Amino acid sequence: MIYTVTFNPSIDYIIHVNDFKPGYVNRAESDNMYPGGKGINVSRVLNNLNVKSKAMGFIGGFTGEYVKKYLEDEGLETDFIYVKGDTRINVKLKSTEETEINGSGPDIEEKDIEKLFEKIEKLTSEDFLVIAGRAQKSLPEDIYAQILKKCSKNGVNVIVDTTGKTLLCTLKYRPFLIKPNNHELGEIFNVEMVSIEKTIEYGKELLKMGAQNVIVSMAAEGALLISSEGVFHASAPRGVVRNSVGAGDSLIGGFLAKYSANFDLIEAFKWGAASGSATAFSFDLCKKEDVEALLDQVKITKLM
Ligand SMILES: Nc1ncnc2c1ncn2[C@@H]1O[C@H](COP(=O)(O)OP(=O)(O)O)[C@@H](O)[C@H]1O
Ligand SMILES: O=P(O)(O)OC[C@H]1O[C@](O)(COP(=O)(O)O)[C@@H](O)[C@@H]1O
Repeated sequence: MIYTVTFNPSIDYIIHVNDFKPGYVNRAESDNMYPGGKGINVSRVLNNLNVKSKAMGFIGGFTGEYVKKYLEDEGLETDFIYVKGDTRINVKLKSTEETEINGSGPDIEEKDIEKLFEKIEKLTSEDFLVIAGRAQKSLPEDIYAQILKKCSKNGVNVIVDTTGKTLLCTLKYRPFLIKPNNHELGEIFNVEMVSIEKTIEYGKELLKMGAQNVIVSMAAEGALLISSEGVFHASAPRGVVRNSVGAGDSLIGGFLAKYSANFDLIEAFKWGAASGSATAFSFDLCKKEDVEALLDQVKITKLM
């Protein structure tokens, strides 16, 4: 079974404004609300690809109820822990540029963390666990590492998608997959990812530090898979970008949908890349037919 954990879910409020002017009253051309948060997006993409998962994490208030109901109406299984305070609203402003303002989200108390740990301790080596997104500021930096430590005892395959020290702390527990984007990779090592060569060099560092597989996503430049099987590039199809929020989560969802079925790393990578692009070209997250339509346009090249 695949489980996703989102510490800080959201309602993603996506507003399209023609020619946005800061400091003025602007009128939206259109606006939409979707449940958000990285683990939740992974679960929604898996569901769109007809793969079951259970969405876990912390929700609160009327916004939390909205998220839960939306997911359940789509047919997803959820197992959230209720916390005090309201689930955050993240604003995604689409104009000539894409601007995002993500809320801070409710605090998580020690007793709530314990509830999550109890659930995670039941997982086994047959399970995949995706921990994705930024945990609330009040939580310790090693919060994901604490989960990885528990999972490593039971051989759970863990996918971590977060940034900075929170990510680095997990590496010694050998996560199955991590997926920084190229900017996040640069921030980790305090360097600019100016070329594919540099990206590979630093991606390989993360492998040395313990990750079993590293995917570095690079938006319209596609993605790199760095693993013990070699280094591979997935090209990105060209298309009209409608909303790239969740493209990275879709890459993970598409990857896991395939990998959990046949354990073929390269085919999974191809599905992941196609899913990322399919989401970038959609208003909401990708649907199965969108992904299938792009698959032939994703070329996988072995670089090393
Ligand atoms: N503009 C785009 N054109 C084509 N494919 C894209 C585009 N943006 C994202 N993708 C696809 O989605 C994947 C993840 O996107 P990316 O923006 O790198 O992730 P994140 O959302 O984590 O920053 C990319 O590796 C690529 O395959
Ligand atoms: O947990 P964070 O880092 O604040 O990010 C949350 C946001 O990331 C998203 O999951 C999108 O992530 P990506 O665009 O990186 O795939 C949104 O749905 C959500 O608003």
